[in-house]
Amino acid sequence: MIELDGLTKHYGDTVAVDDLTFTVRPGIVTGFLGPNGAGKSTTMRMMLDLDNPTSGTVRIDGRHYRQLQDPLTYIGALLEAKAVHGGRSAANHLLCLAQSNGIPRSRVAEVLDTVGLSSVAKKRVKGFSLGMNQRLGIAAALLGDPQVLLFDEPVNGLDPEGIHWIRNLMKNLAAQGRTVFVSSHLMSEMALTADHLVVIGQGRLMADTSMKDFIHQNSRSYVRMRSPERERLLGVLRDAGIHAVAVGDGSLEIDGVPAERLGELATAHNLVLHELSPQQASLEEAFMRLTAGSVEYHAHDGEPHAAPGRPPWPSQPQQPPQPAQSPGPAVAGPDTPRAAGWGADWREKRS
Ligand SMILES: Nc1ncnc2c1ncn2[C@@H]1O[C@H](COP(=O)(O)OP(=O)(O)OP(=O)(O)O)[C@@H](O)[C@H]1O
Repeated sequence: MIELDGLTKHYGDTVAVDDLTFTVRPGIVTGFLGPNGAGKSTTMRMMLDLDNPTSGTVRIDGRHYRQLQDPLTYIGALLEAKAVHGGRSAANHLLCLAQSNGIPRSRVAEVLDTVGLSSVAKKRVKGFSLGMNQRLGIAAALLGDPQVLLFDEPVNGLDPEGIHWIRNLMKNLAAQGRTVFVSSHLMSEMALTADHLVVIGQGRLMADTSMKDFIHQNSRSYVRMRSPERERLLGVLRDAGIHAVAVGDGSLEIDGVPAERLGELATAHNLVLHELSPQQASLEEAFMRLTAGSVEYHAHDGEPHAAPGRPPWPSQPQQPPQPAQSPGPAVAGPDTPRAAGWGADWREKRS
């Protein structure tokens, strides 16, 4: 796992990361969200010892990055896909990394195959598209078969097939019991991939919670009802002490009452329903609502801000759920056997 304790980074007067304390757990995909300039990349760089914290610590499986022998075999990362020597071939780039980390050269062909770059293994990287560079960066992250993986905007530049592939890859890595920490601005993608979310704004922790709880706590959920007998339905609801709001398209919106109860009530009064549907806001809406007060860079058009009448974002970070509440089928318990992932053979031989 990755443990941050009071992690802080100042660049002159700028507080990029402000006293972050959270733990990224194995067995689930943890999404890392925040508006532009919130401090996500700085946090990830400090996890990899590429930047020194002003104060606080980061530990990978209990140790500081610089205490790890052959660090690529403990933690793999994709931070900046273009940070590759353009004159090298894809295979040579990976070979250099492998040789400096005690990883056998046979892994190079394996990870190139995993990311779908075998056919261009000998091509110079400077001719690669952004999507190919992303895949190469992911290959480098997987090279040492690490238990901890960091991905900063991994779907950047990938086509729909590539996005689908990386989503499944991350879920599979987590299902094998690995720790997967991923940042992305693509909310729809994050909603499909992450089980747990860490949200920061202006360097500070704003939420550390399951995806389900995050959406639930930061958005409105209600039930939509439509009936050809709308006035009678309104009367039945009123008599039951239920407040319904009639909206323009002829439907009713009801907060705080389960759909089951509303359906039973309608049946008891022989009311025909054309719709009875629980509505849940998207991750994007919940994210915009939570971070509205911490967006650093506002565009003139479509400026994100809290909708009128909505509560301001909380000043206290939401509490992480207890481990038992961790979502998703991919949660690995302490006794979960290490899955035979890529490179399992050589790792076994090595140990
Ligand atoms: N090397 C640096 N020198 C000075 N300021 C920096 C440096 N790196 C980051 N910052 C500042 O720290 C803050 C956090 O930046 P960071 O890149 O970590 O945010 P981010 O959440 O990754 O943003 P984005 O989503 O736009 O990538 C910003 O105000 C940024 O300008």
